Amino acid sequence: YTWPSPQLDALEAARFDAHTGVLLAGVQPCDGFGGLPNTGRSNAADWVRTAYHDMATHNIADGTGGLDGSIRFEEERLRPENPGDGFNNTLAFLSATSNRYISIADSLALAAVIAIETCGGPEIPFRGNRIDATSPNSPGVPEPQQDIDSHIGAFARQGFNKEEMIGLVACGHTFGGVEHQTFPQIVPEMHDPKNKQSVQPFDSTFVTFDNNVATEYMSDTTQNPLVVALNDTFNSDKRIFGSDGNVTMKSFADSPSHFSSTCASLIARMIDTVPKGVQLTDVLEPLPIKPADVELQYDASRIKLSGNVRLWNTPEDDSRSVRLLYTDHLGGTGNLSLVFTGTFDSVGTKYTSAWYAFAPITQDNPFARVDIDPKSGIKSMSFIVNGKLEDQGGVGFAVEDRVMRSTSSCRVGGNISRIDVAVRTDASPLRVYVEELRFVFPHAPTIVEHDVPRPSGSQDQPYTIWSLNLAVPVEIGLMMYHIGAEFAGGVKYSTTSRYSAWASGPICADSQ
Ligand code: HEM
Repeated sequence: YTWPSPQLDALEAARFDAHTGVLLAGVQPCDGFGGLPNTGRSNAADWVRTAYHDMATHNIADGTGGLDGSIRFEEERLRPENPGDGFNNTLAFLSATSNRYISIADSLALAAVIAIETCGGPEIPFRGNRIDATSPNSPGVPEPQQDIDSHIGAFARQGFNKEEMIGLVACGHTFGGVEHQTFPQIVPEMHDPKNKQSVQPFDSTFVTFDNNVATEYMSDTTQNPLVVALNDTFNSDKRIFGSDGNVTMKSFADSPSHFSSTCASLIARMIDTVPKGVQLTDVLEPLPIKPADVELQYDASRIKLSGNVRLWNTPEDDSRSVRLLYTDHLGGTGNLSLVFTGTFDSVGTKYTSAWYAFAPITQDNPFARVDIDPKSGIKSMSFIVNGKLEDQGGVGFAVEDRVMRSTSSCRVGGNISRIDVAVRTDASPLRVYVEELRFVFPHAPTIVEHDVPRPSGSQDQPYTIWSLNLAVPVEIGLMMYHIGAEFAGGVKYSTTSRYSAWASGPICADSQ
């Protein structure tokens, strides 16, 4: 795809620049769980299980249910088929990952992908644009005490045949285990200070993706509580794994790479099982050269540009030169040398990317911004890496400078904030508005628009300031917003940058 595309840019970043979000930190290390050591639990296992339970309501016949974040509704989450607190734990991460471009359902799919990829598993194709359900789905998650026919039936309803059922269960049950508190009938209390929540793991490497779930099962050394439970009623893995005469499990035990590639495609199908009518994006591929965090701010009659660029799958190299070239509205150009800021690993540690900032942070330039003359503005960027022009095949990287936040925005007094928007005078928008983000856990944020009144008076400057006073909710103390504008022909634009206004703190210099 061509940059900028706000939703794809955000999904691509969440997936390939996972170091910028909360998901990667949640599975580093892979036995991480709420910052507490020795629980026996892991976020990675919770996320993979939550993704399956959310998807497992799917009905292939009528297209209802699927991976749509419906597990966030208490009515669904508290059903007997969804026991345990792992879903709540997962939702805390999802709500911190979701934004106006990324649904809770996309965050859940991504959480499973990042957990598996970071903890030893294969690369999983990831698509975006899942839509969050607005109400709970019908029940349909399999439970361990059910018989094999009902499991085969449940997976068939979800769109998976018997072999695929065996595969999906084995791929999931390479992580985590069964917890005493949730299933006291299956797992006793262990009184083990290294396993405080008494979790009996499915295999000996329960925070790592590997085929031990199969090798230990085939060699009869398994401690999988759903295979060796004293009460055979609960041995669902035993019935499932054996349901084709162990053919599938043997193939997994014989070949780690077969297990890994089978899981990559089954997990991809699992997370792509969505309600009818949802149109997923193509599989996201990393952009080779990607601008990030690009932001324009209007500051005392100047435009300040900041941002970064990522060179995908590129190691650190002190001798590399990266330059930014930009064009303005009057046919002029500018260019500057970018500053190396670091490398980050992605997709486990399969890829490394090198990052460069548009401007160095110095005492004189603490926010690392580059000055742009408002008369000529900025239209498009390209990059020159070791002399080679990178401009998306000639189209460049377009920059929108018609509407931006002005740094004169400030708190007027009390909880009233003044939001100043700099609008390029010749752009003549039909409407300018503040897009207030409202967060209600555990849902994705919603947007409430507040029109910014058109200023009266002379408009002879390249930019005109439009202002709106808004009440910041005192209970939260903070309002987050984007700025939107509508132009002729129904064209809409929103800043990808998200801003904050506070209900307390310093107030506007001119209202003191
Ligand atoms: C017939 C199908 C299945 C049954 C009956 C089943 C049953 C169970 C049970 C009883 C637990 C223990 C939960 C707890 O103690 O909190 C569990 C955990 C888990 N399941 Fe399944 N499961 C099934 C399929 C799957 C599938 C298809 C996946 C994913 C692809 C999956 C992923 C997990 C994971 C990762 C855990 C560990 C959770 C943790 O340790 O926090 N399960 N499963």
